[in-house]
Amino acid sequence: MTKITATTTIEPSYKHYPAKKLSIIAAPFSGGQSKLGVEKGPTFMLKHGLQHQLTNLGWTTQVQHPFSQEDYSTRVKSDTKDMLAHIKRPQLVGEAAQLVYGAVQEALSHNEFPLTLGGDHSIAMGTVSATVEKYPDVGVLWIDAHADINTLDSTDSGNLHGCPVSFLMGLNKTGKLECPPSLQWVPANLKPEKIVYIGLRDIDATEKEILKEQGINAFSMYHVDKFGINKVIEMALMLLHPETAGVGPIMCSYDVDALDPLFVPATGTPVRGGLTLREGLFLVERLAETGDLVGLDIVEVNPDLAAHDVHVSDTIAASCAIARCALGETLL
Ligand SMILES: NC(=[NH2+])NCCC[C@H](N)C(=O)O
Ligand SMILES: [Mn+2]
Ligand SMILES: [Mn+2]
Repeated sequence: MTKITATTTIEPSYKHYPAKKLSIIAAPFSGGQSKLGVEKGPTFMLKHGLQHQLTNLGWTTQVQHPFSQEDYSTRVKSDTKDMLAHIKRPQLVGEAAQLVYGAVQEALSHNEFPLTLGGDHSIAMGTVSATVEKYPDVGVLWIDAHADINTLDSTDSGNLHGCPVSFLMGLNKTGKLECPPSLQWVPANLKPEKIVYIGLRDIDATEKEILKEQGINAFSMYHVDKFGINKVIEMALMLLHPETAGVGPIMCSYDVDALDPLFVPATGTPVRGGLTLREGLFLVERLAETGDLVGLDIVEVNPDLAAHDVHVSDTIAASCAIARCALGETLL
């Protein structure tokens, strides 16, 4: 046992990125759901000073723009024919996620840590698949109130931000609705044992079946309450890397609606009873401590859905804090 003193603190490290180069990938896309404004997430986080904050943590940073904010918001508003049965905007979602995929591949090819700022969660089809390509044994931690594993056949809403995991796992290749050409590029390289959820509390009945069928490990808010967030994260790491006692590359796809709407009110599908701000930050502090974090998404920040300015600043401050804690900020 190392002696604990009042000043004992964690030591974040990044063994896969010894040069501490960071690529901030802006993914201002809203077409995976129906509420405009989520494309403003990256701009607001950057305006809050995120790049400077991460530079202060010792990273050499650059911002990538695989597409512009206007690009897709204009097309999302005007393109009403982009439908497959009741599935909304498969063409735009496929295109945007593929551009994000390319940007993450590019960052990883230069050994830059990819930090992707959404936009809605459909862009994770690109971030996760590019990361699995580079790190085949990576474990994905999906932090979310939702499971986002609906298939084309099972989705009620037709919103593709509720479906990225099913595409990542290749579950739309055999369904009734045929996978549209725009989404056929998704490599489907994520195995069910290589994803673990934390924070779930609003899961469709169809999704529950898929989770069971696929044998996917999920920690809902019940588990967080029962075991505490520390135990939950340790169990999650063990499940993702069982052969090496929890050690191995980790990617984190962080939907800010995992946090309670008290802390993150400006998001498209808020659900009460979520993680406290400290639980949500502890999660990523712990990942920083493993030395094994290889990529991070922060998604579903929608500044337009705030009732007043304090809602906006609370949401943006929490979202930027997630990035900082994952990338080396410590309390002491
Ligand atoms: N990324 C999110 N916030 N997803 C919410 C998904 C909600 C619901 N399960 C759906 O399929 O539409
Ligand atoms: Mn969610
Ligand atoms: Mn999500």
